[in-house]
Amino acid sequence: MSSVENRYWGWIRDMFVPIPIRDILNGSARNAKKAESITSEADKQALLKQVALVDVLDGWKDGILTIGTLGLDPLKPFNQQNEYFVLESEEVVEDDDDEYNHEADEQEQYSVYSDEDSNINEDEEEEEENPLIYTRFEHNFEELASTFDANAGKSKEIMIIDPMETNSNVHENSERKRKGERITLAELFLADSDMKKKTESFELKSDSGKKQAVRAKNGLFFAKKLIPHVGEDSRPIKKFHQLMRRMLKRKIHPELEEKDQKIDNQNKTAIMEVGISNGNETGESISLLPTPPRNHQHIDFFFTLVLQQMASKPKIYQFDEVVKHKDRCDCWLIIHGKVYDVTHFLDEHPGGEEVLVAATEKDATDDFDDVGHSSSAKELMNRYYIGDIDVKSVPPPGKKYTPPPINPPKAINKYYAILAKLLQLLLPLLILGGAFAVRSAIKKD
Ligand code: HEM
Repeated sequence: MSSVENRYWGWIRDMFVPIPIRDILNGSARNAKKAESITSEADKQALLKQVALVDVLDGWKDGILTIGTLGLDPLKPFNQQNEYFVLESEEVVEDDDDEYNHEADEQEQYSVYSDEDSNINEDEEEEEENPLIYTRFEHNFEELASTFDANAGKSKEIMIIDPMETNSNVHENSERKRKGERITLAELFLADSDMKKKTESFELKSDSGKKQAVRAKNGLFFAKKLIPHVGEDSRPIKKFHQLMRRMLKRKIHPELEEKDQKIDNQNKTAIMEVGISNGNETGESISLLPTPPRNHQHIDFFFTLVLQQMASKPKIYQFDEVVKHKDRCDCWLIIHGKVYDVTHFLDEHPGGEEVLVAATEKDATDDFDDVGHSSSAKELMNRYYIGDIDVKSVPPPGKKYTPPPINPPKAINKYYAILAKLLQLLLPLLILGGAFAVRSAIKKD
């Protein structure tokens, strides 16, 4: 046993074994070293009797001490402790939990990855290799790979998961593990979430020709370990795991939502996808604001066309309306059948504002042409164009336009007439009453 294994074995023993038993175990561990060379059961019993630990070490079988939760065999070489690595083949693992399978089927429509996830037995997931194992034992990638090769021929369901060493950082990580450094929680989450992408490039083929992918199961793996399992009934935890997985998929892989939308005949929320082609095969997409369904898009397109038509059609003004804008604060001109609002151009007009105000209340075409405006002046006119004039409403040239008289409405006329008659009747009475009031006041004095 190497010095590192010795150190961790001592650590485990100190944590889980009471002091009196620990003292005994110290002796047993020393004897266990000797037991490496003892192969027969009789020799082992003799050894136990020698240290009087037959009853105490009832769980000690074949060198495996099952005290505590780790069940670690300190006497086995590390590369034979395959129990701590779990093979996840691509075979479908049937779950006896029908409800869970049903929900797993639901997930298939969301994700191409869900094919993998939905086929994973939850119980298997709970047996996933704990990344912290790497911090307890020194090893490197080559050792693990050789272990796999040795096991492949035996078609054992044991394989190596080492997601953090499937990229270019393999040497760096191996160095750290060899030194027994701690791996931070952030690194574990990072490696775990990035597992899918990295492990795609790391696939091993067994001797039987069956392709087996070396990968972790999903990005929730380490987070799940943080949730305490309550006895055997882990159903709520399974639900929570499923919920988390779906949330992550929808957040991280919005294109899966788009796939779902196609399945539902484009009735669900559309995903506006901005493809980011980074040169890799694994293209990413970013979900922006949800766009309305396709049928709504047709309606939007229709309204856009209507608005364009409206925008291209100029407003037609009547002459009566245009002539109302005739002063410096509100100045409209009629030139060549078009209406211009030059209110904000008055100060800039090279010919002065007076000539423009004087050109209101009529067709100013002749006045404009008489000056001989340049082409740049005519281009400038487009800034102030607001619509066309109804030529029929324009009085013929030579005939001065006279605005219609401003008469009050008939209803108001009637009201004024009645009020005037009342005043005519009441006024003498009011004067008379006032005179009597003054007279009585004088008498009192
Ligand atoms: C939207 C309408 C108008 C615009 C954009 C406009 C623009 C201009 C511009 C840019 C000039 C500088 C010379 C040139 O480039 O031709 C100018 C000069 C002048 N404009 Fe107008 N103008 C307008 C309407 C009128 C009207 C209705 C009259 C009416 C009599 C008028 C009278 C003059 C005069 C007298 C000059 C000075 C010409 C000179 O000094 O050589 N303009 N105008």
